[in-house]
Amino acid sequence: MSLITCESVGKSYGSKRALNNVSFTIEAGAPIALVGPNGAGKTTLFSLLCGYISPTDGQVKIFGERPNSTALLGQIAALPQDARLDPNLTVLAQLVLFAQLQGFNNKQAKAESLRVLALVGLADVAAQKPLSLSHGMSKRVSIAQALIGQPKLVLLDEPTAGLDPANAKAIRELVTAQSVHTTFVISSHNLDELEKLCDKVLYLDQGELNQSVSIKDAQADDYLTVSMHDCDNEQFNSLINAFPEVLSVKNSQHNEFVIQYTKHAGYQFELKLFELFATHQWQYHTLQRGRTLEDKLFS
Ligand SMILES: Nc1ncnc2c1ncn2[C@@H]1O[C@H](COP(=O)(O)OP(=O)(O)OP(=O)(O)O)[C@@H](O)[C@H]1O
Repeated sequence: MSLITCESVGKSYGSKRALNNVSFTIEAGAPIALVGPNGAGKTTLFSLLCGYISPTDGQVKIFGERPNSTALLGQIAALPQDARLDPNLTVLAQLVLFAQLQGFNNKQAKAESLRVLALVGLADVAAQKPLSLSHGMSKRVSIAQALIGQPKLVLLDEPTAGLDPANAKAIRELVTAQSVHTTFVISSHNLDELEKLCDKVLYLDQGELNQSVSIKDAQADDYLTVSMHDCDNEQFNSLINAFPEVLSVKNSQHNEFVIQYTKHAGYQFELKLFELFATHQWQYHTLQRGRTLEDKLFS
């Protein structure tokens, strides 16, 4: 059975249509990205999946159940964008409280809270109150809270927003490790990050599901994305375009080129590229097979 099924889902807030005719199916497995501009309806979709609000039209099912069904108790968790910890309770006390709400007894709740705190690398702050924690640590505690009871589905709204690179990396590693038994749906504006984490991307725009893109799709080998240190862009363009296997070259952004080429050219084409770089003493910064997520969504 599919993990999430949305059929013709719409949501209106009074006269404001936040989601319109959204349909998709998600199977359990690798993390899924939810992308879209501000106001696209991402938080609304998360709220529908969590059962905080009900759709105006259509239906949402999780493992075949309505999101607020008691059959799903403990199976779905969410990190809201504006998650706040209770400033009056220690980190451990509030996690224990949430574990108890999920049905753990006192002893199990404490053990489970310490387990999830260890997962996010914060076992040593159990006795502290939230005001003594940094922003990144608070976010990790909120993620620990979402992992209580090892839910099958975890929705993360902007999990790394405002975090320093080390904290953001720690969260990405945590998501990857937990993906063995938990499916994450991650809303973020950080496309580079989503590209590292996810296989599939749902792109919402003005309340409509505009695209559903597979990051590791079969067509990836038709493109190379190369970022150059320094080269003459015009000369680069014309010399690459002169290769018979090249179908198009696009200067996607400063010093970055997306080269589309015929699939049968294979590795030989890459060797020709390197020879060209050597001849002109051009240094490349990165060479990536396929296109970036940004290019797939916005080109
Ligand atoms: N409670 C509400 N009442 C009225 N309008 C709302 C409400 N919640 C959201 N909206 C509107 O619905 C639309 C979708 O909002 P939503 O918060 O779901 O978008 P979002 O993609 O999460 O945006 P962001 O990236 O800025 O967080 C917006 O136009 C927003 O103003």
